[in-house]
Amino acid sequence: MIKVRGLKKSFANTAVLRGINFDVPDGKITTLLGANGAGKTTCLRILTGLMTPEGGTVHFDALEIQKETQQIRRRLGVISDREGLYERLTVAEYLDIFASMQGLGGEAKAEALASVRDSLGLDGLWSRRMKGFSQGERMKVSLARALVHKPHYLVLDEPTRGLDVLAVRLLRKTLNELRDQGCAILFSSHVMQEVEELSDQVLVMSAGRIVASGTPGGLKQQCAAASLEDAFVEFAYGSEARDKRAEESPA
Ligand SMILES: Nc1ncnc2c1ncn2[C@@H]1O[C@H](COP(=O)(O)OP(=O)(O)OP(=O)(O)O)[C@@H](O)[C@H]1O
Repeated sequence: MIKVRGLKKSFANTAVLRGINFDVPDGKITTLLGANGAGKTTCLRILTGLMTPEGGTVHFDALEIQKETQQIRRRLGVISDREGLYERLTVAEYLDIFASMQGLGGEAKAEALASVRDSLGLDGLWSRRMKGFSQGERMKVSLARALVHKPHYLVLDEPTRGLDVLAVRLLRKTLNELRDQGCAILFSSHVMQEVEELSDQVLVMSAGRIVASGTPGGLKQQCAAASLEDAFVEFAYGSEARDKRAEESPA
């Protein structure tokens, strides 16, 4: 389980995260939804130890990300908003290096590499150098890198960005399998259909806070919305408008 408590972060005196609290349970897929600029990437970067918060804590079971970063990374797969791929390497060489950095060797490494190649359909890319890769091809490699060490926790920032229909299907299948194996999975997305199909729990972020959470069906019920998109718009933008009104005319 990943536990997030009281996360705060500002940029240039503007509060982006204003006390974020949520859990990402084992064996479940949790999705973070929010408008552009709501603070999702900032939140995910703090979770994965890429950024330091001004307040709050993130625990991966008993370990805290700010204190035990390396230990946690052994069990954590990440896709961040800024992917740096080594363009001179082939996919096979690149993933081999990452697998070694995660402590894999010998048969275990060969098995792990074959497993991501097959599960993500990377055969055609395997021996190609990454220079000139399309956005979707780069995302596939990033996904393989995130999964190669069979992590228990997954934190993925918009993992379907740039992927074609087949690749999205493969990703969906992979995430469902990892959920069934007990992994704790958190991803952000703007695509309502995939959120609805994949999520056990949805968190709606607006103006630096989690303003709603629940199953996709539960969120729709909470505001009597016909679709998850309608519920999201109500929670994300409705609460922003209400906050603004309250600030302008305090009771
Ligand atoms: N390093 C930074 N310096 C200054 N401002 C930043 C920095 N990083 C993020 N911000 C600002 O913080 C806010 C939240 O950004 P963030 O990238 O977390 O949003 P997001 O919810 O991921 O958005 P999107 O859906 O567009 O990817 C934005 O207004 C952004 O401009």
